[in-house]
Amino acid sequence: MTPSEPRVGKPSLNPGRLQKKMAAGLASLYDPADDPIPWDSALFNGSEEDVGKYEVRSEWVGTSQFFIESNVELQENGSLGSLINYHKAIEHDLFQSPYDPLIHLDYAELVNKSGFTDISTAISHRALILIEGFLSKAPEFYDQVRNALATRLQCHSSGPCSPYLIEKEAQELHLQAYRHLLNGLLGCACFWDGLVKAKIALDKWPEDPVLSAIRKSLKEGFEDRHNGLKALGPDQEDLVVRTRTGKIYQKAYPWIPADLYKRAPALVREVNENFGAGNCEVRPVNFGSRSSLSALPVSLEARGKQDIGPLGVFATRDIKAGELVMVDQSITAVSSISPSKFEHCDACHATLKAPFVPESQIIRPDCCGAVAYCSRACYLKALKGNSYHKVLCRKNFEWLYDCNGSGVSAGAGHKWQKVMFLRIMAIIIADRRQQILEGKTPTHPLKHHIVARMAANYAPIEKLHPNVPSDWEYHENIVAPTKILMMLDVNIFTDRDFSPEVIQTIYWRLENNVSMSIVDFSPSRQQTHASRQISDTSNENAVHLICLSPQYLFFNHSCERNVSWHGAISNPCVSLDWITGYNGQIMKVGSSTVFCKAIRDVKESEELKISYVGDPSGGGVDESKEMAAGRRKDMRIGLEKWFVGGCGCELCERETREMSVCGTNGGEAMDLNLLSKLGGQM
Ligand SMILES: C[S@@+](CC[C@H](N)C(=O)[O-])C[C@H]1O[C@@H](n2cnc3c(N)ncnc32)[C@H](O)[C@@H]1O
Repeated sequence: MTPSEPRVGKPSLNPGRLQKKMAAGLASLYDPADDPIPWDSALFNGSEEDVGKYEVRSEWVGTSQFFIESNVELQENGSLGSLINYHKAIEHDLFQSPYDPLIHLDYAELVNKSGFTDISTAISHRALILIEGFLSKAPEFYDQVRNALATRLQCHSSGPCSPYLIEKEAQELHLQAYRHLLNGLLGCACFWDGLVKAKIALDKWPEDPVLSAIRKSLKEGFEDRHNGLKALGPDQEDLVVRTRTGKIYQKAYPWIPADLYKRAPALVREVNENFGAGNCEVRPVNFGSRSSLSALPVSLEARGKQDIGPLGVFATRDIKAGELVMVDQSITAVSSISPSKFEHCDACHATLKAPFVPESQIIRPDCCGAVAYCSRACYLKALKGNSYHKVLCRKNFEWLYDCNGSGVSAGAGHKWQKVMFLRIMAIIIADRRQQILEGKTPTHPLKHHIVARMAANYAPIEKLHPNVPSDWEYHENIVAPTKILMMLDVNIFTDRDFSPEVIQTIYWRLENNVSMSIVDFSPSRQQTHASRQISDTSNENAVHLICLSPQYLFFNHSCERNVSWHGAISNPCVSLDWITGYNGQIMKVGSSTVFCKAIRDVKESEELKISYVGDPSGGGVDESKEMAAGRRKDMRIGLEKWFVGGCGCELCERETREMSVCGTNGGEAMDLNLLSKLGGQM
């Protein structure tokens, strides 16, 4: 914890209002019978009276690392029931009056108090959009916000005093919104972004003591982290990035219907239709020690409509070494290069440079001519019927590429998320529009087949402090997706299908499932080995692709992998067998297709596993033992992003045993929790 913890854990911006409402009991405000929002979360599947029967409801302790203890205390004091009730009441109020910024701010305050500071920041951001829209007389918000405020203040717009009263209320809410926003950023350990926003707020309200107090905490948090990271000695670029990045825990939001988080057997059956090269399929998996790494002896049917749990890929027959296991064309691939540069196909990301694609094959859509496709198949993927290009057409998203690709050493860093989010949203919105045209109910974004198949990397529910907090930034996680949705004509204030909780859940799923590839067409490129490409991120001609591949995403990791893979067709020097599909068709150079092959004989029912980190031994050609050991250590640290304590392979288990022996001897143990330290404590 940082020294600022107590101030972060117990901030109360307007304690009077919140506490009075909670103390008053909400039954008077809220009648569940006319609740338009179903409250059937299986995470909260009891009645309010059930609260308190459990020692700690860990799903309710929040996503912020700073609120856990105070929320445990709150539960021990028996306040969780009224907090949950109040949550329901505000959701109801938001449904009734979506343009009243006060209700958004009440909601932000409540979720902040519950420790879900990522969501409270997002709600405050939305409140700011409404308030600043009203104050600047933006046509899309002015009337809506004025009417909402006039109704609540019971002063009718025709009355003589009303414009003054309404303006005054908006001014007051403006200050409150900034306080909530800063408090949220503080809870997300997003000190840099918080300080930037604090400066803007203090320029407007220089005398405000609450803003000054929060800024002080932000500054202390920032300095603590900076000094702590500096002492660990990362390089300068990493230091800047890591100092600026916020950290929160990935958690399911307990007020979201549990069904939206479930992957049911029916989904697995759908995924398995035409899966891979016909020699493998997706099945439930049991993670654990080496001996227990096998498919669960549970049929899909036996699981009924329950969540199927973690999945993996299994051989459906004996597979020979060298046999193709999968050629997976991505749903979408994004890079730091805007498609408007016409360097790559906007659908598959294949290079459009000569001589790889003849000029005559390149298609630009008539509607805007703003992007290009490498083939008719890709063109149809984007434009056929109501497909996604129509949602994006003539909208300028160049701002997404500003400062893209800068970041940590893992290639494109995490700046890809907003670009990927844009494409995924365009696909979902296009499908929803089509469903509406056909008179159907539009599918919830979390149930859309692209998003529903992915699982986020949530820690077990009973774990109050998950091992590794995740990167989180105000611009990436809040500002950009909000702006994207608004530009795609989603009404984020009335459409709860696009709530901040839904957006963040999609971000977590993407983060856990995308793969990274590097494409480099510079003439000097002679490498042909996949693991070398992964590790070589230094070439400035290299393009870092982030791909979402619908089948490949089900592979689990093992340092004793039996399948090798390579991502995009990485450079012009690869041999033909790298780019040949199932029926002998040749994939386009630079396209985001992922190829997987067995690297040894595999028995029927054995799990097929890949390496997430290149050559898992850490060794490379011409590398000394020390260098290899160093690289192996980095890999174990890198793997902590997905799981902690090793993958279950013999090598990981041996290292873990040696580590505990070294630890007790006082020798130099491999510090496998380094990543948690970098993220969690700083
Ligand atoms: C790309 S997904 C793989 C598919 C995933 N298991 C699923 O159910 O959809 C990556 C996630 O799988 C899990 N995973 C992969 N390999 C693992 C291993 N060896 N041990 C434990 N968890 C693993 C981690 O939760 C990781 O975040």
